[in-house]
Amino acid sequence: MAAPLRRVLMRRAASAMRGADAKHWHYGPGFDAGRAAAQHEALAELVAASGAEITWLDDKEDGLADSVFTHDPSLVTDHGAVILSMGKVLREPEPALHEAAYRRLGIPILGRIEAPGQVEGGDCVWVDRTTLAIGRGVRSNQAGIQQMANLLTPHGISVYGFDLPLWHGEEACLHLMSVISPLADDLALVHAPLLPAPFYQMLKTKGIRLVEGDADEFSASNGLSLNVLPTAPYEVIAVAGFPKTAAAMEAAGCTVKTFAADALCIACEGGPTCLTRPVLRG
Ligand SMILES: NC(=O)NCCC[C@H](N)C(=O)O
Repeated sequence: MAAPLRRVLMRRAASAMRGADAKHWHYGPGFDAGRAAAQHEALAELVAASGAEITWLDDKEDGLADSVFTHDPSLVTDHGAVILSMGKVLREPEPALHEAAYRRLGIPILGRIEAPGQVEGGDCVWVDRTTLAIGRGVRSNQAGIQQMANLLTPHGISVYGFDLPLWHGEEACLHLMSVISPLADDLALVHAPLLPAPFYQMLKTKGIRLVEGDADEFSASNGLSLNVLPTAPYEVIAVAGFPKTAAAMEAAGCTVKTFAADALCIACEGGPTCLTRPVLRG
């Protein structure tokens, strides 16, 4: 998940979030569509500067504000894309946008998660090339995890489900990727108190070194201090304003680039990882 980022799907906040009602989407009081759009542009510039090619999803004012969080409606494997099934009802139309993009790009579709199964991309963590961890919580359920295992096991990939806590409740967004961000093949930024214990043990067994994000910054940011996007091993994009977490990553050898994201990420519960769907790394 940290190999050099070559191609990524994004969707413009300027159109998708225009006129969004914060209450309806469970966004915080800091949400401001105009500022969110500008902050999203700044993220896109950092992503492009890293050398990754951005493929923009079909850009319409369709009122799907959360569709900017392109990490969640699909997952890309070495064997094709998996079209996912959303746990948040308001996001149900989004996987179709991703499917259309994959068809346009000529990327094969390996399969899909079907209701009542649910899996969101933010719950999926590649621990290594043949091990996929999925957080079982309010966004991804056992039926979805089983469907994912049925799709991937024939390709030699083991799929493991790990229980997540309820934390801030079922309306809020807590994904497995809310408590871990890979930084390199053998290095990850974590908020250990919310990591499923068996997942923590798996990471240790696999020899993955863990960098602890600052706990106060995690609480103050609603978890967004931890949501960092690796554009290459040891090179990450993070939300500005969390110097202790940035220093912990730098002490582990990382270069950290930041962008202001109060109106986009802190308010809307999704960081730079959530705003990008990697299609090609390596
Ligand atoms: N992968 C992620 O953590 N995505 C964040 C999604 C935020 C969005 N407002 C949601 O509730 O689904």
